[in-house]
Amino acid sequence: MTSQPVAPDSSDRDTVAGRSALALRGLAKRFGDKIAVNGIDLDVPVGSFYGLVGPNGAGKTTTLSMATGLLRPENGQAWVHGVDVWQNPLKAKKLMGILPDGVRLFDRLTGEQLVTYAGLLRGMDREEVTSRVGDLLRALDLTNDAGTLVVDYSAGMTKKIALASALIHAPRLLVLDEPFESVDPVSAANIRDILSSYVASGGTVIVSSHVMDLVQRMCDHVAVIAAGTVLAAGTVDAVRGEASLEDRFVELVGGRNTAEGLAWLRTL
Ligand SMILES: Nc1ncnc2c1ncn2[C@@H]1O[C@H](COP(=O)(O)OP(=O)(O)OP(=O)(O)O)[C@@H](O)[C@H]1O
Repeated sequence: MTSQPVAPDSSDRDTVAGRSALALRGLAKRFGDKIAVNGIDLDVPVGSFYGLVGPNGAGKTTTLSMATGLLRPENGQAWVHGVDVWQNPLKAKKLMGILPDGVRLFDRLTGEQLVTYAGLLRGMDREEVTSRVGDLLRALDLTNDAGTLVVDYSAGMTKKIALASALIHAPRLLVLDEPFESVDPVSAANIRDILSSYVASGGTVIVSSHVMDLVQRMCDHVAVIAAGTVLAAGTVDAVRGEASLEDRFVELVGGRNTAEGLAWLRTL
């Protein structure tokens, strides 16, 4: 590991971590010789719509997995609303709804059964679960497919049913890894509306995405991650300055390649 994460002192924990929906300090992870996440600090304010952007392999999924209790960090700490995710996982997980990347669902259940199961697992009573499942399936345009096995869902439908499962217990923090991937434009607009009103009513959303335009329009905060470190973080306006978020991203991350080496690909 090239940099040692700084352990947060108690005053930090009591102030920043307590005020943030998600606070990360010195989060780090290696896979063999590969440093995937290299000591990340991040503060996601309560009530923010926070975008996490970065090139392929930047460490976004690894960071979010460690932040949400899915992957044990090698170093560092994560707090959700002041609750230490790794010291107090049950309490922290109650506060979160998670849409992991490449999620493995119980896909031999129907969509309706899957979301119902998610609610019951969260300890909700069946009547409330049933009513919320109906609302969620309607909002995500899945009512007609409620009785279809999830294994027979398209990629976009699978994404939406996983999102419904993450929302059923009305978490305070939603962590969504690539929520719009494979989702059609109408469903994406519906999801954006759901997320925006969730944020307007006090919830916090963190989304990772490769679509800069979407992040610029939808999010109020953004962090740019590359090679396992945070290159810039803050309000979208502060990070992008006068430029578009996409231009700023390319400027920060670099790495634009010309197609000069691909002369053989030219057909004219
Ligand atoms: N289970 C694993 N075993 C080995 N290496 C891994 C593992 N998971 C991630 N990595 C490596 O860690 C680095 C960060 O991966 P990660 O999936 O976090 O990136 P990402 O920013 O989410 O990428 P993308 O935008 O392509 O989804 C990559 O170099 C990846 O190859």
